[in-house]
Amino acid sequence: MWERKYHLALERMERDERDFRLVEDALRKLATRLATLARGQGEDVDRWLDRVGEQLGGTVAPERVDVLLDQLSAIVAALDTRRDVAGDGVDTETVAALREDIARLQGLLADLGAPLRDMLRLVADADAGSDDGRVLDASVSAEVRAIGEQLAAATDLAELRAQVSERLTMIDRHFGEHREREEARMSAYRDRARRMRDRVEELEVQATSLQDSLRREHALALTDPLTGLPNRLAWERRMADVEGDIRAGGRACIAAFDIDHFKTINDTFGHAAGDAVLRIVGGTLAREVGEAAFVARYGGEEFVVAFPGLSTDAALARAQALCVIVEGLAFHASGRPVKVTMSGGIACFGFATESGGSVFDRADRALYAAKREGRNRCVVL
Ligand SMILES: Nc1nc2c(ncn2[C@@H]2O[C@H](COP(=O)(O)OP(=O)(O)OP(=O)(O)O)[C@@H](O)[C@H]2O)c(=O)[nH]1
Repeated sequence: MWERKYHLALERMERDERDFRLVEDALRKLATRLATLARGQGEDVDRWLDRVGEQLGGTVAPERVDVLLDQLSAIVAALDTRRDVAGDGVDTETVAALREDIARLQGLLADLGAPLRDMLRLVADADAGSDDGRVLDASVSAEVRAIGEQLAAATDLAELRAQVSERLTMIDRHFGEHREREEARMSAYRDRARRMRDRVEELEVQATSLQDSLRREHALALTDPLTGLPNRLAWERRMADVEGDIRAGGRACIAAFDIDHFKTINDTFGHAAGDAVLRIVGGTLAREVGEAAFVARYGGEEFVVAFPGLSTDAALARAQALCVIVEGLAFHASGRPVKVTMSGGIACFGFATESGGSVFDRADRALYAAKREGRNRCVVL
């Protein structure tokens, strides 16, 4: 919308410039003055005056203004000659004054040309979208109008030239001020863009740190703080994956381990010693099964291991080996050796749609069977 509006203003100003109606008026005044003085000074002069008169009778095309001024100069030159020959022509002073007026008018045309062109270029470059553009438009239009009025009313070309030059200086100042305001506006825009960019960067940093802390929170929510092993929630999530593998035709077994007589350890050596036992047993299980299986602290002194891809026999063998390793760990508390063993219950997925919970229940029952059977052993169900 602004562009269209500015385009219209530009077209209007171009029309103003092209018309040169005001220059045309000055030209007419000069021609009338010349006709008054020169008519009757010879047929050729009268013919030229008629021709100039005809051209000035209607609207004068801008490109004709120079030609007309040349014609007027030619008439003046002819009058001068006539005076020399006949001695009764127009007097020397009048001819000189006419010559001077023509020269001034030509000078005025030249003066007007360059600033008006510059003005139009600046108008085209000015920001059509701003209110400031509208203010500039109004100021320049007012100055151009004032030039017109002064040209129309002028009788003395020297004074007219001074006034036009003053107006052009005003127009130049309007553009200068407009340019300064535009620069200030652009600098304000740049500042704002920079502030926004800084803010976006700040938000990105905040978002990243928020993501990091969420990731940390998430990891914490799935980790047992005492042993650093995955907790029961993590186990249940892993079970969902294992169930998927089973439905896809895979196989897997679960082993549930429970430290034997753990209450006695706590009661005899203290809770801190019990914690140390939990940490060491948990770490040992994780290290021994490595990447091939998944270990979690299910709760209390109970650990669970998922053995993906193992047959029941292989899982039982792995579970028994783990019990032997734990039994072999050398624990000491208050300078005394502490015997630590664990029992295991093993159960394997029996069919494709069996749930992890159901297999875990069987493993748990097998664990209690192992406890009942004397502990420090593994039972399969
Ligand atoms: N130190 C410590 N003790 C815990 C923790 N969680 C549970 N316990 C203790 O573990 C003990 C478990 O005792 P019980 O369930 O009676 O089992 P147990 O003594 O291991 O006997 P069996 O399982 O039958 O061999 C309880 O005394 C709990 O207080 C823990 O995080 N740290």
